[in-house]
Amino acid sequence: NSVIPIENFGAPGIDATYDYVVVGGGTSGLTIAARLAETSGATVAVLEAGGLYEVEAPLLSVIPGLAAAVNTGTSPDDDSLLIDWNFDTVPQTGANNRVLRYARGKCLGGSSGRNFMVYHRGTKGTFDKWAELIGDTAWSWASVLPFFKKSTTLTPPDMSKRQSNASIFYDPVGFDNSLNGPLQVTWPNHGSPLSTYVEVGLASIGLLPDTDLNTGTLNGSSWASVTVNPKDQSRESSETSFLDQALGNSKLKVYQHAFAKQILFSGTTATGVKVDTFGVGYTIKAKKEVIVSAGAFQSPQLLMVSGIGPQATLQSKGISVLKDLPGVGQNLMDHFLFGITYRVNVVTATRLLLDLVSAADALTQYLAQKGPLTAPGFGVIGYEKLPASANLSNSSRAALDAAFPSDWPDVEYIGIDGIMNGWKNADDQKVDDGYNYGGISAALVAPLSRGSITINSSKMEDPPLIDLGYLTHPADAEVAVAAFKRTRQAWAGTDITLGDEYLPGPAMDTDASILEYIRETLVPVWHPSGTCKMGASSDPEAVVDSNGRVHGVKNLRVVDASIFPVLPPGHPQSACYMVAEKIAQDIKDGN
Ligand SMILES: Cc1cc2nc3c(=O)[nH]c(=O)nc-3n(C[C@H](O)[C@H](O)[C@H](O)COP(=O)(O)OP(=O)(O)OC[C@H]3O[C@@H](n4cnc5c(N)ncnc54)[C@H](O)[C@@H]3O)c2cc1C
Repeated sequence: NSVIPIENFGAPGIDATYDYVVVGGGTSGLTIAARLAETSGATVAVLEAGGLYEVEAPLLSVIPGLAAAVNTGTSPDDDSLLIDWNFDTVPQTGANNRVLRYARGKCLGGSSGRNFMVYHRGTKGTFDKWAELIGDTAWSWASVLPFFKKSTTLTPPDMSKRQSNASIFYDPVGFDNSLNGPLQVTWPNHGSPLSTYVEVGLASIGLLPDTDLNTGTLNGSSWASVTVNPKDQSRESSETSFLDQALGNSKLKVYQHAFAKQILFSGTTATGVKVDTFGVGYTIKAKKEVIVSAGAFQSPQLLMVSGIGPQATLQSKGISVLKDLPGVGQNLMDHFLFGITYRVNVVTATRLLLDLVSAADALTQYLAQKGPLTAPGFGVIGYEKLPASANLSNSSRAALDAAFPSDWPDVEYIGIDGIMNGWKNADDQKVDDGYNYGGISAALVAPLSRGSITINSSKMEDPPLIDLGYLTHPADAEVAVAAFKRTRQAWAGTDITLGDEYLPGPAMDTDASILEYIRETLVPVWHPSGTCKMGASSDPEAVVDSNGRVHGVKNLRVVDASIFPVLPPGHPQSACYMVAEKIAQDIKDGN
């Protein structure tokens, strides 16, 4: 896609009125907008602050193998892409007071235009817990599975193009292609050689290979399915799927570079949105509803600058309070990872960055839809609840067991074709000594720490203050150290290492030094959620009800990762699509 056709073009600078106004054309926003526009008679406007990633960052966004190459570093000066908001966190107490650069998509597709494309689902217990917490069985696994299926189409792996030792097991029952779900899910035409050995290493510590990650269990390892278009091995996003399918339907208008500044109200009823495009202000009115899908940082920010949020915070910034909702911006949940690096005797992606011949070869292969650039950095991922031998203290185990159901893993392991050293920017990977490097990383997928976002001023133009809260709960610190040791054991189960552990090195062997290393090198996995959490009105922290409607006001919903009451273990884009599918159906059903 390189242009929005005239019949779908929202004209910036001109006031207009639609039935539904969706703020944020990201993962969830384009999904719900496209589905609502299917409803006969309903007109829908999408207001997106960015443009088309295919135009503003063509190669770096579209080719899966280049997704991580630019602007995903943690260093605050790692900002070269137009399609990113380039947010920085406040100093992170759990990460040695580092300020972390935090990637977020600013384009049609939102963070689905920036992400690493892993697609899988949480466990049955995840969604049953979600339903239990909000007191509504409509969000149980059995109830949400049809919406996961409705959003996707699965294409089996092309084993004629993948290496023969990178075969894939999956259970097709997780998908229903008769529904013609817009989002393409498949596997890349390349299996990282490193990952084939990571699978063996993980098996040596008890993670069974060849498990399925889309049917409600996460226990064992698998080649991750990805949102890549099987026809040409290009990135699949909400823009190439849901928006693309809706193009031609003139009920849907897409405003690009349309920055939403404030939600407008008549009394407590949302009536529209104040917008700015390159300094020109205008108003887009909603006859039926305003739907905020600006992501886990900016959805709560937009609510706050519009008068909905913790009363004291709003008053301190001179904002008149429309509805005191203390939970806005609270309950921020996220995942982070860290890892161990070795020199290895297989070719990894670290070669591509240094060696022009390898890079040119990879590009030639990509043109034939093969080779390392078809894979978005990841190959094999695995999940486990830490075994008793990990020696978690009774208090930490009890805290985890009280918060998470029995099928919810504690840790995710990821084979990474690169060097794990705090991921400051792509230059971290350029160690020019002739060796190939590989990492096995661990991510906490049952974190008990919570962060928050708040506002710096009454203006959307001022970035929100983001506190991820990583490693502020003592159990998380213990789990992180245990996961690090399990990662060391997994490496020992492979036979591809050359020499001693490269980073952090065998000398780092006390719990205290390991924890210090983790604090110094942890990297976000970019899964922020929960900042406008779903729950009953009796829950003082709840912001939206189980249909996404904001408590205490009318004609206003939030639909994106911010409304998750739990952050599913693993990778959340599948749940963002599911949530938008489900609430679109709620709206069509009159709920
Ligand atoms: C680098 C990276 C790697 C990731 N890897 C994976 C992965 O491999 N697998 C996975 O499952 N998940 C991954 N994720 C996470 C996943 O992509 C997100 O959870 C998901 O896309 C969030 O969707 P959303 O709808 O909540 O928000 P978004 O998709 O971020 O959409 C929000 C949209 O709102 C727009 N917006 C914000 N403010 C305004 C405003 N004021 N006016 C107008 N528009 C506005 C933004 O520009 C954006 O388009 C990754 C994320 C990143 C950043």
